[in-house]
Amino acid sequence: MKLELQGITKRFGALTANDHIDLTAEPGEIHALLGENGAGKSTLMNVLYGLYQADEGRILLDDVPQHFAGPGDAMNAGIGMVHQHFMLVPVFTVAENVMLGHEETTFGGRLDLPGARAKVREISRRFGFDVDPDAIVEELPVGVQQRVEIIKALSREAKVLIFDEPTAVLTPQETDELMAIMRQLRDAGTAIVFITHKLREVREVADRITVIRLGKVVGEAEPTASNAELASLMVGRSVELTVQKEPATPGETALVVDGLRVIDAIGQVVVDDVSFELHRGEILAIAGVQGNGQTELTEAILGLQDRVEGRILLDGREIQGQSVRRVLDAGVGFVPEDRTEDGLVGEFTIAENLMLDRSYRSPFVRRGWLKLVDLAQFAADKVKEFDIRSQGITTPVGRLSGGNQQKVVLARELSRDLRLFVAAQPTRGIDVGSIEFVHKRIVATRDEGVPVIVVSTELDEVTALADRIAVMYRGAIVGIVPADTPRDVLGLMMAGETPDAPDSENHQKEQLA
Ligand SMILES: Nc1ncnc2c1ncn2[C@@H]1O[C@H](COP(=O)(O)OP(=O)(O)OP(=O)(O)O)[C@@H](O)[C@H]1O
Repeated sequence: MKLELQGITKRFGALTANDHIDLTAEPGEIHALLGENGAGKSTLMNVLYGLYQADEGRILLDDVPQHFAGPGDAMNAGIGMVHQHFMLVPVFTVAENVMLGHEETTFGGRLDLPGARAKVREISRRFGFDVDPDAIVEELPVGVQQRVEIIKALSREAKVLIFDEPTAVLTPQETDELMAIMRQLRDAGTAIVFITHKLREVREVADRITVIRLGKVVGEAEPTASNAELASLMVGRSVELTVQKEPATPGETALVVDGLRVIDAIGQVVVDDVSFELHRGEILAIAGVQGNGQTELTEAILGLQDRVEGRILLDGREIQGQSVRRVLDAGVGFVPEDRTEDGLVGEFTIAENLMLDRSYRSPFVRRGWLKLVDLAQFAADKVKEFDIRSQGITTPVGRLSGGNQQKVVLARELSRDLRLFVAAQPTRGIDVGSIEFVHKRIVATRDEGVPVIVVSTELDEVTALADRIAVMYRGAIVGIVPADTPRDVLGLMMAGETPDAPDSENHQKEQLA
């Protein structure tokens, strides 16, 4: 089915998020939509999916104008959306999730679960998905959960599929698998609109590329375009895609993590005997496939984990067992992996979010009164410095685009007196221009003598920023290696192999397990 958007305009108050946008996706085509943070990509897709009503313009499917009052209409017309945050019910099985909202009953009036199961199996077989209809969704890896979303869309005969930043939460291997799935869907005649910030992915699968900026289409590009060309078309200037940094000059030891173990709510050891030292003026990047204990490690440092054994010393003082408040007051800056859950309060304004971690020590509070003028000035400065696109500092953060929300977290955490900076997936969801800026800021923070831990599932980011790389696998550190370690070695380590001796203790432990 051919999709055509004609002159779509969507305004939020004084802001025109989409300004007469034209876009088509033919059957059997992957059309990539690129644009900087806040360019209007998600808004356009939400219009297409019936979540927002356009102020002007038309949506046509096979040349027939459509009107979608809600996602139900869009789905019935053959449009499917694969979200970044999955819309599945975690405790339901795959088949139950697939039938949810589209329940069919058998002749006797019962829910047709066998029918849903058969459908999952059939679609799974057709596309080689390998998804068990009876698996509980929350027990599946993220990449497989995403396939369930795709199956759900396909089970409703979707002919147009929208993928909105689908790889943001995937491992590199899951990303490769998704790319293969997208190609298969295309070859089967689906029209695909693909939104991503990762230029490599665009060049790998896109048949056509459209770039939008400030709500308007600014150009088309060929998939053969270089990363540099695509980047400059997106942000309107040339972008340094590699991080320029001098070799580190590490100072004294700042952080000591010694025999750290973290035990989760169901008694599993999720961080297993982790020890390392971090010096001032040094970036330790922690690489690993998502879910190998990195999140819990950073949370343990922050005081966000309850069952922690071992020791964590910052500048010689024990910080484990301390409250988060105390750890923050000790000068720890923290960028959490999940900005909406742990980094921001959506209903609060940009300015309020920028002072969230400052509480009673806040420079914006005097004798219990908030110094609004000072806060407003601070917020205005940060919005400018970090290029946070919004309608003003009193905009609720929940109304910002994903990338701009991430910049609010970064602006807040990088604007304090830091003795340690811990950043988990610092550039998730942000555009190439902003990645350049954030990477520079992280290196500058290091150069001021602050010890930095960066957790990233993106190997490009790890190798770009790291002075040393620690690789985590199943809760343990497999090895700490120099920054110039080849990617294939890092890849093996991420699968649990120790760098020099594959037959090491770790490997044997894994085999015994
Ligand atoms: N519900 C809303 N109310 C007010 N403004 C909104 C709303 N949703 C989006 N906006 C604004 O519209 C603009 C476009 O946002 P959109 O989310 O479409 O950007 P995007 O291109 O998807 O960005 P990103 O790459 O950061 O996800 C932004 O300035 C955003 O703040």
